Amino acid sequence: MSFFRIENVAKTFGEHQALQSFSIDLPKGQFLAIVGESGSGKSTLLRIMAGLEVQDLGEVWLGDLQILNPKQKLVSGYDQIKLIHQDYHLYPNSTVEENISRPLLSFDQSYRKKRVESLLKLLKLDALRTRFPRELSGGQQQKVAIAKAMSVEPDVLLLDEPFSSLDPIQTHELMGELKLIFQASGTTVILVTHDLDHALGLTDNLLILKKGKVVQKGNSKSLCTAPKSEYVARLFSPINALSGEKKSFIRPSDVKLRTSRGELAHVIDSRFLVHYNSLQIKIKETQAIWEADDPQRRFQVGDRVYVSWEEEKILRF
Ligand SMILES: Nc1ncnc2c1ncn2[C@@H]1O[C@H](COP(=O)(O)OP(=O)(O)OP(=O)(O)O)[C@@H](O)[C@H]1O
Repeated sequence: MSFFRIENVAKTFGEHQALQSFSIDLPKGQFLAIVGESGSGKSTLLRIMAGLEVQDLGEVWLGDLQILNPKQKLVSGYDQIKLIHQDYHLYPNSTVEENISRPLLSFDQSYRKKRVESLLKLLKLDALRTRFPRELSGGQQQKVAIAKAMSVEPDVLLLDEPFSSLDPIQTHELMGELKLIFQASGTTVILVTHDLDHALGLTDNLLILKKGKVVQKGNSKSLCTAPKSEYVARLFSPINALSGEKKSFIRPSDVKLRTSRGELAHVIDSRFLVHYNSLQIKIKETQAIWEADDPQRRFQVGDRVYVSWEEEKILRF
């Protein structure tokens, strides 16, 4: 059932169209990741969703409540929709506990105390409650920002590149924790990121944005196996252009490497990755450089390989 609705939202900055007729309709408790390259309009969209930016056209609705923009509403923003910024926006001179408690100043003290305690526990921040933001790692600061936003029990949480300043280990840990927290709280969450892996770590429900326009929606399997454009295909992995066929590509994981039969190529580079070696190969006939996965780690730089692929694995646009 419809819960959070964005209807035909458009926004231009001067001559530049940042968003073009953007619409979505999310049921309660759903987690959507919006993925797009830098400048595709992700942050602008989140700000409009939160009632913090004036759109040129379109409306935002949370159930029966129309989300008004700063031109229409004296104090911009809503407790029901909380935006968590890339740079956390914590109060630097307040402790972790105070940061989480501040949005609750208008609530009575016993509720405030109970809510803060439950968030400290939920986000495993108990031991850090007396620290100041400058005494925390990036991952810990991000968790405080999320706890602060969740303190007023918002219906919708908007996350703007939540892992952008974290290292891969922190990112992996935080993703695991957040997934469970959001599932348990039943909050509707929209994450925006340029990194597909960050999106996939949290949800399978994807929307791809390019130059302010939705280019494809769906789950990861459908987007990976049947991308509608090169842009969507390249979010999942590099793709190799087939010679002789316009706009036809094969993924490195779909390139078969053998010691006979196929197109002759030479291995010119090899990188060790966790699950396979990533090879660069030069196709003899066309001199094209391709990428190919070697899961059995059979081939070395300088080796001759014969490449082939299955017809149904070809991506055509
Ligand atoms: N206040 C502004 N004034 C002028 N142009 C703006 C403003 N805010 C955003 N833009 C432009 O609108 C486009 C979309 O910007 P936005 O920040 O929404 O993209 P993004 O996808 O979030 O990018 P990033 O991933 O780099 O944060 C960009 O071309 C940007 O330069």
